[in-house]
Amino acid sequence: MISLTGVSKTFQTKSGAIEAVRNLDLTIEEGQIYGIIGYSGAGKSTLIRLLNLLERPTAGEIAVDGHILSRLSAKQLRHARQKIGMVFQHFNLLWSRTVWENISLPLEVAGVPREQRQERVKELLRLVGLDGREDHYPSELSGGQKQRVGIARALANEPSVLLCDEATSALDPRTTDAILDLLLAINKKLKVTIVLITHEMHVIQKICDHVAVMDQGEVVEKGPVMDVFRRPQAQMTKLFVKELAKTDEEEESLWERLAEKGDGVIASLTFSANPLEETLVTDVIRRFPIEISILHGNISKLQQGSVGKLFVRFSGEEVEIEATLAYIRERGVEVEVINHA
Ligand SMILES: Nc1ncnc2c1ncn2[C@@H]1O[C@H](COP(=O)(O)OP(=O)(O)OP(=O)(O)O)[C@@H](O)[C@H]1O
Repeated sequence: MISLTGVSKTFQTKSGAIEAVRNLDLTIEEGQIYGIIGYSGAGKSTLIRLLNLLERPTAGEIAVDGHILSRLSAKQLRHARQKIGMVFQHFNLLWSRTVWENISLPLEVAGVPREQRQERVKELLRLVGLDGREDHYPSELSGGQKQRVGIARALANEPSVLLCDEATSALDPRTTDAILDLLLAINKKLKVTIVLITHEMHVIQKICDHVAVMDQGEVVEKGPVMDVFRRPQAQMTKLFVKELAKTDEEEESLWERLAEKGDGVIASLTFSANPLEETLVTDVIRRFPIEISILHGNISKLQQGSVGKLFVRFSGEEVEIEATLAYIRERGVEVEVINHA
């Protein structure tokens, strides 16, 4: 649905050139919910603006739904953009127009006849859960409702791609979850491909099936969310994963104190919640003459399953511990030795 090949974007400023996006290759398949995560300044906004050519790439090619955007004429580009909806962090609604008028606007621009417009707006209001609010002005709506209007407007022309630019960053956690659920439902129902940018791992965890991690204009890691969570490779990805699994301080200091006492090897085991891995601890105890103490554990629920993490202490002969760790790795569980006590 979307492919970027060798895409770069450099801004010329008074203080020199800024490479906001560097030599980026990315493929997003039809129907995916693809999250792009990075801290402020990583280049996410520039990337999402490149996807509808609000920014022109300095180098490389961007294809959306079979069209190489930079090769389109102005008229063709206008048409292609109607099939790429965009949702904004601060909603970008017209404050002097009602909910109905805001949603209807892109249909008017596209020249949809009045009767069809009426039908479509009604459908969209139902889809985003705003039935009965059509005559309200944006200032009379909550943040979540405003974003529902933003989403309905973005979907008006039945786009094949929906770009979400930090769509939940201005919302409280409960409203964030409601809007993420809505995006998930829209993806399932309309089969629209969703690309979202965010700085919150929670957003990736809750609805994305694929993720790309950006750092200083580059994608440092990408792939299915499950894989990236289980085996984060880049330092930046490890930071994001850690942030998500963060326990409250009291809990953390408890397991750290437990870890300080006693001997043996302390390791973290990262596994997916499947029946094969459920019996791991029992199997290990049966096979090897060692002791296992569980110091701490957490589980992250993802869109396509769950990833669990156990912090354990292995006590016993070093050679037996080595054999145990090898056995656990063979079972497909990620093992990271934290310290030899
Ligand atoms: N129009 C512009 N002119 C000059 N520099 C720009 C422009 N747009 C972005 N940049 C620079 O490009 C880099 C990447 O910015 P971008 O906004 O894409 O990052 P981001 O990851 O979206 O961060 P944020 O979440 O803070 O917006 C930054 O150093 C920024 O200052």
